[in-house]
Amino acid sequence: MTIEKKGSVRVAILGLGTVGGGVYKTIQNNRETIRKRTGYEVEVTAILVRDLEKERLLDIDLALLTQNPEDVLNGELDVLIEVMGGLEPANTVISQALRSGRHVITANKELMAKHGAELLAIAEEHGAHLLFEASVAGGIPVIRMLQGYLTANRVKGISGILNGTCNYILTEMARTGREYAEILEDAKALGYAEADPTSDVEGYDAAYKLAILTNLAYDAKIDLRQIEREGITALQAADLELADRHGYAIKLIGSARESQGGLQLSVRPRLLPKSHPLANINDVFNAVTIQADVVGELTFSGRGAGEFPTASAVIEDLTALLTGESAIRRPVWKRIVNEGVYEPNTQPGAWYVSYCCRPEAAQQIEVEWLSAMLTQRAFVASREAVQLADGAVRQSWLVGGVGEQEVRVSLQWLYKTGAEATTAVLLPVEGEIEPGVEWRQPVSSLVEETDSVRHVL
Ligand SMILES: NC(=O)C1=CN([C@@H]2O[C@H](COP(=O)(O)OP(=O)(O)OC[C@H]3O[C@@H](n4cnc5c(N)ncnc54)[C@H](OP(=O)(O)O)[C@@H]3O)[C@@H](O)[C@H]2O)C=CC1
Ligand SMILES: N[C@@H](CC=O)C(=O)O
Repeated sequence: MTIEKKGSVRVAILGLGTVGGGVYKTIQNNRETIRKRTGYEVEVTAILVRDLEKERLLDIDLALLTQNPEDVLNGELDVLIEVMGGLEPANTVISQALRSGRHVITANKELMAKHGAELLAIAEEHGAHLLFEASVAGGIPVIRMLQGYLTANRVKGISGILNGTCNYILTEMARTGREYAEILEDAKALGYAEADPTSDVEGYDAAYKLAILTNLAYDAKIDLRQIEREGITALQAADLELADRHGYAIKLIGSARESQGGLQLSVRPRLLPKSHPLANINDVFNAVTIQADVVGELTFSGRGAGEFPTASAVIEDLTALLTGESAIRRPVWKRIVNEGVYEPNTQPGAWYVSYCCRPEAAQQIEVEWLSAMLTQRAFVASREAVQLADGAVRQSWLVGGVGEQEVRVSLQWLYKTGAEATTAVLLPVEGEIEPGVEWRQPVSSLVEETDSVRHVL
């Protein structure tokens, strides 16, 4: 369906929170620019909210607000903007709007990752468009790039920092030494985190975004269970400091790599050499690198969360509909690329391992654990340790030459020796590492003091 009345587009918004507020304000503030560039006056006809009594910190005609989705669907409507989140009622209302031929714009990554294939099929069947630029990487136009530009290229891989909340938290942990739970409160106040921030810090949000990018790039229908997923909650500020001393930054990386006829999909914290382009993407910024067969490597970066970066993506979807509806390629999400679920990687690689123990046990545990690793052909590239404010020692190693499974087995052994099992961390390290530490050398008792953290080794 095309927009009915030339020169005016009637828009309803589901949700008036961080993103909805940004969308409403942008429509008001940039009304003239949008009109000049598209030829359309944008008219907001209804806004769905959960709580009519809530104080709204924006200048708005309260008569537009409703709690009833039927008021929205049965009212004057050309384009529905869904920025309320969650699976229901979003899924039902969007399906109904598409079935009535209305175009829909959504920022809802969970919905797109779980039901995007069905919703896109409904849109196609009813001649409507479903656009979702804001669902991945906030203001970065990466969906447009995959959907509208890279049509002749074959994508070989995608990797990136896809969650603004986690990147903000990791950046602040490294910068200030504060722990993640405290910084998460700041991320919530800044409007970066999801309504349930577990989705951010446990890596679900990044996994939804990775699934959306992968589906677009490969015309695929990824089962979210195929994505190996690990969040940032096991990391301590000491890990960020230790990684820095090894010469690395820790980033939550979403990655889709072609492997053995399928795709290796993962979201997990990784150590990136400081020279790596993604190692220097900080704060709420996201970055996405796409490897394609003709163009090579493309990297995009920008603010990945927050009111206006996300509103920008939503409004750019709206203006795309107003200026070039017929030029928008309809994505097909059908191809099954992997059978079964993720298989753990057994290839030799490079790993960061850290755990906490009491200082008196540190040396013995290190020698015994390294002996166990070395019987499995591992080598040690570097080791660092810090003493924490409570007196415990966090020891860390970069080891190579073994697969992840072997390191995990050695960690099981380690737990039995008295290290605090809940504090062990095992992360992949990007790039090549080489033996650099003579493991038989005893742990030095040298202690450097800096502020509340004392450095051992
Ligand atoms: N925040 C960000 O930086 C980004 C968010 N997104 C996505 O955008 C969407 C919205 O996020 P955000 O703005 O942060 O969320 P908020 O929690 O700030 O806002 C949600 C809004 O939706 C309304 N709402 C929620 N559930 C219902 C319901 N069942 N019925 C009616 N109204 C409802 C709420 O109403 P009320 O005000 O009455 O409570 C509120 O206005 C989510 O899908 C999120 O994943 C995408 C990219 C970035
Ligand atoms: N909670 C998300 C918001 C944007 O998608 C994030 O932090 O990236």
